[in-house]
Amino acid sequence: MKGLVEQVKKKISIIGVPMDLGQTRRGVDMGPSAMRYAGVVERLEALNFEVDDRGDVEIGRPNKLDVKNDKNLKDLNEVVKANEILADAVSNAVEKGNFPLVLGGDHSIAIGTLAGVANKYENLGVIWFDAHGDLNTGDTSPSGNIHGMPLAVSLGIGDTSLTKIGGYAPKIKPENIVIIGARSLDDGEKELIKEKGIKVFTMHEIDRLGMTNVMEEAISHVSQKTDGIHLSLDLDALDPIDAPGVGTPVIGGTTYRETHLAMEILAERDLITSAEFVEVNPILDNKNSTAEAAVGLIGSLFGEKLL
Ligand SMILES: NC(=[NH2+])NCCC[C@H](N)C(=O)O
Ligand SMILES: [Mn+2]
Ligand SMILES: [Mn+2]
Repeated sequence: MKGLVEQVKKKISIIGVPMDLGQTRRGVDMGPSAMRYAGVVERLEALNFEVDDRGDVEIGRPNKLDVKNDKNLKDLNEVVKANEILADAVSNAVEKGNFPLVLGGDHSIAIGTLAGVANKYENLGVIWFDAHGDLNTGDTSPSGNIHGMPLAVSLGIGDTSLTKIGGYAPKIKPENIVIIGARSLDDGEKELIKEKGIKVFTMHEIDRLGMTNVMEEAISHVSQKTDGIHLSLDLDALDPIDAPGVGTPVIGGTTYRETHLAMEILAERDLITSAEFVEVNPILDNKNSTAEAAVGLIGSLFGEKLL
C-alpha cells in the first residue's frame, strides 16, 4: 500500500467544509479558515508537496421550520446536502490520484469524506481520534446532533437518508476501525462497540501502554486486510488544555505531544491515504491555538521533522 510521504510526492487536495449544523455551538464553520490562517498550505508546501486548495464546500442555511423532525436528527436536510457535495469533491480528488485533506467543520462531515474515499477503497481502514465514539443513531443519541453519529452512519447504521449518502452503504467494516482517545461514550455506543467488536483504545489504554505501543497495535489492527487507511482526527481527542477551541471538550485527553507522536508514527509507516481534521471552533478558542495545534499535527502527519 502506498501512503503519502515516501512515494513520488502526491499532490494534496485541500477541501474546506464550513459545516456547523451537525451540532449546536456556532463557530465551528470557521474552522477551515482558522487552519488556513494558521498556515496549513504554507506548511505543506514547505515539505515540498504540491497543494491544490479547492476552497470550501457550500453549506446551505437551514430553514428554521425544518430543524425539528421526529427522527432526532438536527438539520438533517442540510447535513445530507453538504455531505453529498463533499463526497463528490473527495472522490474527484482520489480519482485524480491526489491525497484528500479535509478541513472541518463539525464531525458530521466524516460521512461525506468516507463516502468519497470508500468508493475507491473496498476495504478501507479508519483510524478515528476522538474523545467520543460518534457511534450514535437518532435512536440512541442524547442530543440529536449528527456530529455524534458519523461512524455509525458509515457502518450503514442509522437513518437511510444518511447511510445512503454517496449512493452506497456501508462504507466501512467494523473490523477495519480503531478509535483512539475515547473517554465519553453513550450507552448505545457502548452496546454497538461490543456488538460489532470495534477496537477502541480508550484513555486508559493510552495511559497504560503509552502512545507508541497504542499506535503499533492500532496500525497492525487496521492494516491487515485493508487497501487504504483514512485518518479522522477530532481535535477534542486532545485534552482541552491543548485544544480548547472545540464544542464538546472532555477533560483527560491526549496531550499535544502524544498526538504529535502518533502523527509522526503514522508518517514513518506511510500508510495514510486520506485525512480530515475536524471540530476546530475559533469562537471557543484561545488565540487560534487549536487551529495551530491542528496544523502542527498535519505537518507531522506529512513527514515534518525538526532536523
Ligand atoms: N464529533 C463530536 N464532537 N461528537 C460529540 C458527540 C457527543 C455525544 N456523544 C452526542 O452524541 O451528542
Ligand atoms: Mn469528539
Ligand atoms: Mn468526533
